[in-house]
Amino acid sequence: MGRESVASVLAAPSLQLMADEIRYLKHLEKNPQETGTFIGELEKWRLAGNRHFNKKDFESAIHIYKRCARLGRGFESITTEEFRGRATPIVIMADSNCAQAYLERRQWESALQSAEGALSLGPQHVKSLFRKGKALQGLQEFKKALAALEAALELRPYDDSTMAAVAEVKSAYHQSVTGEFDLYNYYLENLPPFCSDYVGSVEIKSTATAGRGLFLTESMKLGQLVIVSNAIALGLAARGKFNEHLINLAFACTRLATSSVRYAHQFRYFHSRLKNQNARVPPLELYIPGSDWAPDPHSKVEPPGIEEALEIVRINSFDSSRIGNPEAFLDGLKDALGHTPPAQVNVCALWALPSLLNHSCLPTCAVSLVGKAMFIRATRDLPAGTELTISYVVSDSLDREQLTKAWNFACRCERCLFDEIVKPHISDAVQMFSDIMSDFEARLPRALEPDKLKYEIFSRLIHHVEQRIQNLPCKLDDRQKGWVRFIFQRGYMLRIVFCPQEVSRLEKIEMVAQLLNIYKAVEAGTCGLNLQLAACLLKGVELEYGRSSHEYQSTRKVVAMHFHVALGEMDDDFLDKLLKAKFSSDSLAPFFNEISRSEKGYQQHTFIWQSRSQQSLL
Ligand SMILES: C[S@@+](CC[C@H](N)C(=O)[O-])C[C@H]1O[C@@H](n2cnc3c(N)ncnc32)[C@H](O)[C@@H]1O
Repeated sequence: MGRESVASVLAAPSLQLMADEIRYLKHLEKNPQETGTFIGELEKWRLAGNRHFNKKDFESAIHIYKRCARLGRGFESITTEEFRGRATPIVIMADSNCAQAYLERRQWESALQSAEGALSLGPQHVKSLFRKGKALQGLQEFKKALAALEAALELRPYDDSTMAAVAEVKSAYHQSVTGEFDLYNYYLENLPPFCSDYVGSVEIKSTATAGRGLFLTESMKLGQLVIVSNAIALGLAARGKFNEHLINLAFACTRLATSSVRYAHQFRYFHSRLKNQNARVPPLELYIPGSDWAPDPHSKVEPPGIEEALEIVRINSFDSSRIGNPEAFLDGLKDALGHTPPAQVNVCALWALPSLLNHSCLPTCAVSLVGKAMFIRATRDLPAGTELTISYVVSDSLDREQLTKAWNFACRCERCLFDEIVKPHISDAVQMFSDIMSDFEARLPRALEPDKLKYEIFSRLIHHVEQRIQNLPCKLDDRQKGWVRFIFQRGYMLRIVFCPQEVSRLEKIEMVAQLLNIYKAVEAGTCGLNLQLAACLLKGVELEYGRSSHEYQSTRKVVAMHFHVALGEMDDDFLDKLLKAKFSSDSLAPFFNEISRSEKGYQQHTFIWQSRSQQSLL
């Protein structure tokens, strides 16, 4: 029988797949006596899929299940009622297991298709109903997910995993409509929880000079949550492979855009230089999973080619330098990949709705990550109508114009206009700073520990900067003074890093408070460093003045503000727990407490500059 045996057809290389299958089915139609063998082989093939599945080789399992289901379906169209009854359960299980393999790989659209394939033959197949529910949960179609899971529960009441899934979906749905996320456990220690997408009171509008942008339709309080958005695609590559993570992300995007109509439409609206710059304003519902957005049946949307996907990724993706918190990025990877990623990876990701946020050097929003969910909060009280902005660049540079060239625009925000006025008056301080830093980079050892000489160098620089600020021809308010100081922020930071033992606690408190104020003037809450400094300051003030003092109470307000912007509203009790768990007094006290510091030595003295986000600043 040569090529016409079912085993050889199932095992044939993919390219010949369809042709072989059709030829075989024709053969079987003419030779119905072989039907028994065929069904036996089909079942064996399904079990082979299970073996791959159990070894967690999901790709091979999917490949085998799919062929098994396709051949079984083809067979159903040519056979008798009796044999159909024997093949159908195999096809249902192949489809259903295929859905599970896709679920393991977090390919929700494909999982949904396979589960629906199984249900088209067996509408009461409980496992397929459950898997359909999980796939819809992954797609954040919570109402539909609940319907599928409740149907499964009706057929198999009190099933533990179905009941758990129903509870999960209900809580995810609650998050998506209310914006209430219970992150307390996560902040204290756990792995990131699942966070639904949430879209607060915003609208998408055209701006005068920056294309489309996101705007508030209601006023917001400092720290209030505006948007939560999950990454839609990730790009990974080994470190040292220049830009390979961006290329991988672009390929992931092209796959994504072919996998679902919603994503295909989102890609059509991404900013890319290859497209018309006056891009149309997308409907907000497009970015709200489960909303009643529907594609226009008359317009066909082509997925982006690789060249355009690369452009989209280059302009719209975020990497850890833009999030300012590499740890959170890695947590997000664990969450998205379902396993711990290799340590040495470059990673970038794409978020759909946040890609409509324009840049400002005085951003109205702070970004933080919980797993792969991006949380966007107001950095200050904002009236309705305010444009939501984030900072695309590390904004202590006076050459921000150079940096934003990568995005093809020059920022004209209040701070950039102000910079132009003060630049000529601080040029000598900038030169002094740049000389010290190149000397520091080239010659001074990079050890970040107390050092009297280096402390004096940075103290002199800061003295010089403060004099320049005093002598400027125009009168500056406190915020503007903060902007000037921010240009030299690494100097202010290094002065703290090198601060020797004999400096008094009060002077140290002063230095940390000043740096925190600088961050507040520019971009409160946008990096973990603010929180480290804030916690450190509070500990110092507590040691110096005691918890019931006026000084402690007013410092606590400032510190709470930084935590609110970065992590959301929290009550006093939770702030205390967080400070204790994550910013423990053991590691913070030595900087301010001379006695314990001299006992413990300098090692611990360097606590605030050991975080990775800090190192990227130095
Ligand atoms: C990530 S997109 C932001 C959304 C974009 N405005 C849109 O219509 O899709 C980045 C692009 O927005 C524009 N853009 C962002 N911030 C801007 C600003 N402050 N001034 C001018 N253009 C800006 C630039 O064209 C930039 O390449």
